[in-house]
Amino acid sequence: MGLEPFTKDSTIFRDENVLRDSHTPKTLIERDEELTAYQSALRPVVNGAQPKNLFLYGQTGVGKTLATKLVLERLSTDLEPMDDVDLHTVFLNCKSLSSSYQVAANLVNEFREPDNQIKTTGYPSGMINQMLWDHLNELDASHCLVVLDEVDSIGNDDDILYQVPRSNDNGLVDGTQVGVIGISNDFTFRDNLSARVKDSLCDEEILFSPYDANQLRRILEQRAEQAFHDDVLDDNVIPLAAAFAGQSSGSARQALRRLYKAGDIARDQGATLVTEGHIRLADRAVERDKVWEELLRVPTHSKLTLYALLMLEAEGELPAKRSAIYKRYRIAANRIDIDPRTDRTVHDRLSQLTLKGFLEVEEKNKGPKGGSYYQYQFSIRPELVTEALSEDSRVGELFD
Ligand SMILES: Nc1ncnc2c1ncn2[C@@H]1O[C@H](COP(=O)(O)OP(=O)(O)OP(=O)(O)O)[C@@H](O)[C@H]1O
Repeated sequence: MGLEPFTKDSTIFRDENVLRDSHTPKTLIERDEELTAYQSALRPVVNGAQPKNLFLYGQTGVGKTLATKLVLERLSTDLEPMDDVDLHTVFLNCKSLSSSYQVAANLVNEFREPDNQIKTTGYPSGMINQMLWDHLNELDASHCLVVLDEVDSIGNDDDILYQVPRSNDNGLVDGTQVGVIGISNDFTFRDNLSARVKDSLCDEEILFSPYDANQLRRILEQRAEQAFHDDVLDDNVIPLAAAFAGQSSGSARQALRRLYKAGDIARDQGATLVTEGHIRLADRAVERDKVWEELLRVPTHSKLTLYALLMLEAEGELPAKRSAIYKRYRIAANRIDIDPRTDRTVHDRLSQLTLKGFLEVEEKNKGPKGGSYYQYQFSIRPELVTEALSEDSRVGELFD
């Protein structure tokens, strides 16, 4: 079959870019309470006082990053005419950073010019921390807000989440008032924060709950107005996209993806209208992609836990108890020189993986003597897990 010519499409999309992840809308709708709490935690900055440290949590795609962008932009704008307060913001995504050391080293680089970056391994950790305090002390700003997105990646090694929020109180930074905004979509991480971290990082906690179908509908309607030409969406398209996304995740990102994909499919078919059929097809495609993407994104120790289940699967031993999983997990971790964490960590990883829908858990009774235990197995295709783990630079070595 020959290639079709690329012709300009003008019948479906007015501006498809507004449906992309990279687009930042000017307003966050359906989140008034969260925005009020957010602004209130940062209000002290305007009065020259120390901001509260904030911890934002909630599942993926529920507006945490967007809220942060909009609130910080607004704060910067409102501070512009004020001579006595200058704000410096640092935004670090911690996705691939698995220790306090790595977070500190990457923060140091955020303060340095691109041609003056330090190596992020090899220094004594006290030295890295000192570099960070030096940069904060030398900063020509009265306030510094440090945003740590996807902060759960650092796992139990969370000392930095105590150090930075307390850097003023502990006399490490003087002159610049420091506030930390931690963002996470891992609920077990929040529950397991050490008491002193909880105490210092979480002056205020803001929960972003999943959107329901009605909220998603309003978010989609607002975006569709800019994205699509008038009258190209069948009446039930947005309600259906919102309902599907509401049922599966409550994520605005997933809802927007369904709408975009449906428009895409309609365009590929040369249709002039986006219909219910297109949304149904889009729903299936987006759901498949979502599982894949989330698998790629789980932290290293979750990947090792999944690998342990793959080992058990190969041995014909699934479903399996936690003790059997933990044993394989240790073998896998040691094989690629990663320090195994405790049984407790693997327990948390199993809960998180179950929550995300990768595993299913069944409670078993021990018999007449009572007590019960849990057995785990995959609820997605193991081949998909193998494929995703193979993509990981470290865990992938296990397949060599
Ligand atoms: N209330 C909202 N109004 C408009 N758009 C929204 C809203 N909430 C989320 N979005 C959009 O949904 C997408 C995901 O939002 P965002 O990145 O803020 O989520 P998140 O909670 O930070 O998720 P993650 O933890 O995955 O980073 C973005 O494209 C954002 O523009």
